[in-house]
Amino acid sequence: MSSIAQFIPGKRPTATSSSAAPACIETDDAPAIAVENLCKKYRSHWAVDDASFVVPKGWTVGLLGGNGAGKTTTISMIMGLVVPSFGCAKVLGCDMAKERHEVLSRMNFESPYVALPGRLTVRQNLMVFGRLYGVQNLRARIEELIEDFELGDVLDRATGRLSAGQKTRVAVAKALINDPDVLLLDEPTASLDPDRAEWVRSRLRAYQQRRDATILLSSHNMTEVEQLCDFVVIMSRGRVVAMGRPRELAERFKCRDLDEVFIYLARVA
Ligand SMILES: Nc1ncnc2c1ncn2[C@@H]1O[C@H](COP(=O)(O)OP(=O)(O)OP(=O)(O)O)[C@@H](O)[C@H]1O
Repeated sequence: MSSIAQFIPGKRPTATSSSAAPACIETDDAPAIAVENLCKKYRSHWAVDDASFVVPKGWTVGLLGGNGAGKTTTISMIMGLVVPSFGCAKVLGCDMAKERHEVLSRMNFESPYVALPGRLTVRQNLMVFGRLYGVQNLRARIEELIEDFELGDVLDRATGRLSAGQKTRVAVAKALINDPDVLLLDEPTASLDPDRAEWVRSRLRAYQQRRDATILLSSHNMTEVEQLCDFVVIMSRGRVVAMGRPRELAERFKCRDLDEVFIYLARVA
């Protein structure tokens, strides 16, 4: 089984946080995200069971798997919202269960399971999150996002009253408000029509290229994954069952495309 680790050169420590005993150690060539033997147990059920993978800086990696495979739980632990039972998830060298405050300003996320405050208007939400992330020139940044995501029509409406697709667009705009180095996206186009989904993908691609950002995204849309992702990690029942570049995986499992790989692994893994 190939691993993303094979694409990563040796680590060279170059920068640390300012204290004498730094909490986070970020290295030049270290991955943006490192998931190490990550486990999450809910009662007697292992939602995530010894998952390990890395996401190199500047890569877009897809986290795939059937319903209940453990993708959202994994992303939630990488965000520092869920505490692992064992193992750890590191972002830019910081253990997210213990040191997430060190790195939160450099990352952001979009998840359908974390709703924006529904009573606030779209503009108010962008202002609140922009301030939370300490964004400089916030008004100008919000204007850029309004233009990029065509939010002018919904700007002064309560976020909770928007359609699912409109909420998704606002959530993706919010996820970019602080120009994050690391972006976590949980099914970012799930509620969008095909035209809007393609449109959001083009914006994510443009953002990734402009910032050389690192993106980890979960999706059930294999065409989307093939278009956006350099590499994919496939989970089943909490475990990582395959990793590779989309084309390599198709060849390895003698499938025509990632859709077929997904279906094959869902049945045998
Ligand atoms: N808070 C929780 N309490 C108990 N069980 C949970 C909790 N969150 C998730 N689970 C269970 O953990 C497993 C993994 O769930 P998770 O949401 O991570 O899967 P997923 O891959 O994101 O699925 P989907 O594609 O359907 O969104 C599932 O069996 C789910 O029922």
